[in-house]
Amino acid sequence: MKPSIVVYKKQPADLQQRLEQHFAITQFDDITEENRAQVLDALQNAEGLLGSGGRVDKDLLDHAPRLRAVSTSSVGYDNFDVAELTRREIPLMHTPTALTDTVADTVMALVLATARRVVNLAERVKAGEWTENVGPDWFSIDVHHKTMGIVGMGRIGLALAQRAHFGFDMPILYNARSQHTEAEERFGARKCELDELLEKSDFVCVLLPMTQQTFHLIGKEQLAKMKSSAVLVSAGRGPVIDEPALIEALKDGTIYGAGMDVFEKEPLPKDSPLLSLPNVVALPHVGSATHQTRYDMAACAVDNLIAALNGDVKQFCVNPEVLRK
Ligand SMILES: NC(=O)C1=CN([C@@H]2O[C@H](COP(=O)(O)OP(=O)(O)OC[C@H]3O[C@@H](n4cnc5c(N)ncnc54)[C@H](OP(=O)(O)O)[C@@H]3O)[C@@H](O)[C@H]2O)C=CC1
Ligand SMILES: O=CC(=O)O
Repeated sequence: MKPSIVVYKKQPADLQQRLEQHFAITQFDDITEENRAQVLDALQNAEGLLGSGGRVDKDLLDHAPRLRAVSTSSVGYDNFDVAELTRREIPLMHTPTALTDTVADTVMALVLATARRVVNLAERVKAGEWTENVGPDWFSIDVHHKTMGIVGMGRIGLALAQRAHFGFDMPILYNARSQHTEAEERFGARKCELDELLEKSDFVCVLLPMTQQTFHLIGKEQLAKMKSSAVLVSAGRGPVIDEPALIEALKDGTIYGAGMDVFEKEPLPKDSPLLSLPNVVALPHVGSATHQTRYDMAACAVDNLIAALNGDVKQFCVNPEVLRK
């Protein structure tokens, strides 16, 4: 008999077929408050769980006594209770390499769009405001040769450093827990304390995972250290930035602007003050959302689940200590 799995994300047709060759599938589009009872019911029998986005907590795991592997179609895993999975000796698999370049492209797009006011100016053109040669009211700030500050020099940080160095000839400062020699040797990046990075960077790109240590790492005090001409780009996880503090900093000119792909609450509420600020470019958490990359992530997640349920994990395990037991 094929092992039973619960899938809570719609799969491309060929990947769905691949899953069906290996498993008996109970399919959901997501895990929501509305369907949680049905998901919990399906989990009673499930040996595998595949999806992304929904919260996988202790209560959910308590309803999955036969679960042997979990696979997420994302690199971030802050919505999973990793400690609880590890205690139960369940490997959690993720998709770290498939999306790196696409997310770095998105971050660079936010840098350019915010600095050069691409969205704001395009909206003014569409509104019929371009009636004569433009003056300073339409001007923006340069990106090339300015200092790029990267908070979180992981896979995406490194890919951003590559773009900033070769594409825009930018000096690069970075902050991370460890030293990243590849970024230093290939892209001339220099490691520094967060305060120095905030004070000296023209663009502060925050690419951190959401953890207890990173929650609200960038708040009022940190924003006050930034140049008034600087741009903050947030593309790691929303709660890393204290959003009310950022809104104040954007309103009172503490910083020039913000490019954001992630928010404290997603989807961003319609009444968020961020939506009415002309110096904000807001994207709907689409860092990795190209057709190709989302397919590659889904394929990686399917491969990961098959490998994990076959006891054949070679890479991409968040809690590899469970494999050694
Ligand atoms: N907007 C989007 O659509 C997407 C967002 N993401 C988010 O981006 C995050 C980063 O992805 P990725 O680059 O692949 O991850 P990595 O794990 O490769 O990089 C994370 C980086 O964060 C650093 N870091 C972690 N905690 C701290 C801390 N307390 N202080 C300073 N630095 C810290 C790490 O430092 P060190 O190297 O020293 O360990 C590392 O450099 C993901 O966790 C996810 O949340 C990812 C994909 C898409
Ligand atoms: O936010 C997206 C991810 O893959 O993590």
